[in-house]
Amino acid sequence: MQSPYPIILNLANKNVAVIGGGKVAARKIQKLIKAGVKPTVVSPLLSSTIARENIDWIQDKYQRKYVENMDVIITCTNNSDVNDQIKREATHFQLVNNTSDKNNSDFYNLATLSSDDMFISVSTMGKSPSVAKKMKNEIKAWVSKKFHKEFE
Ligand SMILES: C[C@@]1(CC(=O)O)c2cc3[nH]c(cc4nc(cc5[nH]c(cc(n2)[C@H]1CCC(=O)O)[C@@](C)(CC(=O)O)[C@@H]5CCC(=O)O)C(CC(=O)O)=C4CCC(=O)O)c(CCC(=O)O)c3CC(=O)O
Ligand SMILES: NC(=O)C1=CN([C@@H]2O[C@H](COP(=O)(O)OP(=O)(O)OC[C@H]3O[C@@H](n4cnc5c(N)ncnc54)[C@H](O)[C@@H]3O)[C@@H](O)[C@H]2O)C=CC1
Repeated sequence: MQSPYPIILNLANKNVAVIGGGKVAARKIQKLIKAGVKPTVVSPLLSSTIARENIDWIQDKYQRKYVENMDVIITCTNNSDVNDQIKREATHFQLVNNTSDKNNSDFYNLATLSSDDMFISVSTMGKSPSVAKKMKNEIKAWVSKKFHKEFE
């Protein structure tokens, strides 16, 4: 069976684009900001939960020209045809996370617990994000108690 290659990515000096500005985008953007990234967000609308000062907002629908110099692209529109188009138009050198199609992504996001000296993550290989979240919370309770750890 093919298994994924596990890594921790340092994105601080990379160009990252998020396409779409809704609920899912807000969650991805929050994690990117914590990772030291100022993402470029391409979306006609932006959720009020997204801090404008921490992003570069291109208030428009996706067009290939907006993402040409991006290293990483996260597609979060509510139109799966557009998400597929973004993936299709990406070059071989761009890593794309298509959040609406687990079979058409270069990488997935993980359920995570982080502190200044520990990083724990759970993945269900794209199969069940809600199980990943639940498991993360159970691990959190156990590790917090056993190792007296505080997680964000
Ligand atoms: C494949 C993957 C791709 C990717 O995003 O990279 C993916 C895909 C999809 N998620 C869906 C649903 C939801 N996902 C969440 C939440 C999280 N999703 C995350 C990861 C991943 N989600 C990747 C694989 C993870 C793995 O391998 O286990 C987490 C872990 C990490 C993060 O996003 O930061 C984060 C929990 C963070 C935390 O709190 O710990 C919630 C909300 C909730 O549970 O609170 C809902 C319910 C929404 C609702 O119903 O309201 C749907 C169905 C869409 C639909 O049909 O509507 C798809 C599409 C599909 O399955 O194809
Ligand atoms: N991976 C994950 O964790 C999850 C993924 N999903 C997937 O993510 C998609 C988005 O979900 P939500 O954020 O809840 O939707 P939403 O409706 O809150 O937001 C959609 C956003 O996409 C923007 N948009 C629409 N067309 C666009 C275009 N052509 N170019 C740029 N931006 C465009 C809209 O302006 C809006 O900001 C869902 O369709 C679903 O497939 C849903 C739940 C969880």
